[in-house]
Amino acid sequence: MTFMSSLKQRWNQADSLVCVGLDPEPAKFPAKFGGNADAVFDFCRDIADATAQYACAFKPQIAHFAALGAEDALQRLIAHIHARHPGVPVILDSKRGDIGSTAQHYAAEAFDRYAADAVTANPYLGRDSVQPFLDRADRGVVVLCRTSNPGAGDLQDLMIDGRPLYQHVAEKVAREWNTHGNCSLVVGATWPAQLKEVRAIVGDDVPFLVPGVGAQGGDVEAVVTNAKNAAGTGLMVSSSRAILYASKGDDYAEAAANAARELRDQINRFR
Ligand SMILES: O=c1ccn([C@@H]2O[C@H](COP(=O)(O)O)[C@@H](O)[C@H]2O)c(=O)[nH]1
Repeated sequence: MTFMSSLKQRWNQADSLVCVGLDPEPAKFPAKFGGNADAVFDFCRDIADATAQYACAFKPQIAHFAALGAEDALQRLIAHIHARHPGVPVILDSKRGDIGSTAQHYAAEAFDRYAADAVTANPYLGRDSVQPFLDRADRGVVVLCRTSNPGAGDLQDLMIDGRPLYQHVAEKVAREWNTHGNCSLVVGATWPAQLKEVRAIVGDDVPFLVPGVGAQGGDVEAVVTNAKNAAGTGLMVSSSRAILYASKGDDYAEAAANAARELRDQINRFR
């Protein structure tokens, strides 16, 4: 099954637009993980198992693993999700982009080494830098468009031919790069007006990965009303810290499940 068909099936079967972010930070883990050499894997596995029923996707962020030398834990975590929660796609958030010959290795890293269903990609180097990802028609390519961070507008809002750069990215991805129908866009929850503009540009068939609710303070109602498609789907609303670290006690997994369920229900009120 392709990334897009898994995602659509998951939106409907789980009735959820929640993407659970997996960003391990051992200093925030519950005390019971102290002294556990495999804490990164064990913690993320527990969170994935507790939240899977409320998730349309999982999104591990690669730097959180690589900085700890825990690439092996990331590989095993994705394998665990595929085995225990088949049908829930995994988006590797690595924001890759480089000259084509190197980008091929980034595509192999995401799709062959880690077996991710989709990857985030940086469009700054142009189409040839993203082509090795686009060519994997069964996998998703989630292109940065209007990111959630405070400095997003420094470059993404620069006006070119009368329109901000992020609108050119949206247009190019939807009209030119999406030949296999495997493209999505990152548009931050912290920018509701831009979410609406980008949806108007790309239409209903390009899903958005929307980070920025929870710890970054994005407004769920504004996200959903501005960015949903005609079917009331089209979104992967991503939350990491607010789910992962909902409790530092022994009830961490239950608290994460409650946070994911509450986010799902909040989103569904506005669909
Ligand atoms: O524009 C972007 C693109 C990616 N991210 C990533 O999403 C999560 C957000 O974590 P929270 O704890 O829910 O704030 C994190 O992995 C970022 O690297 C983003 O925030 N904004």
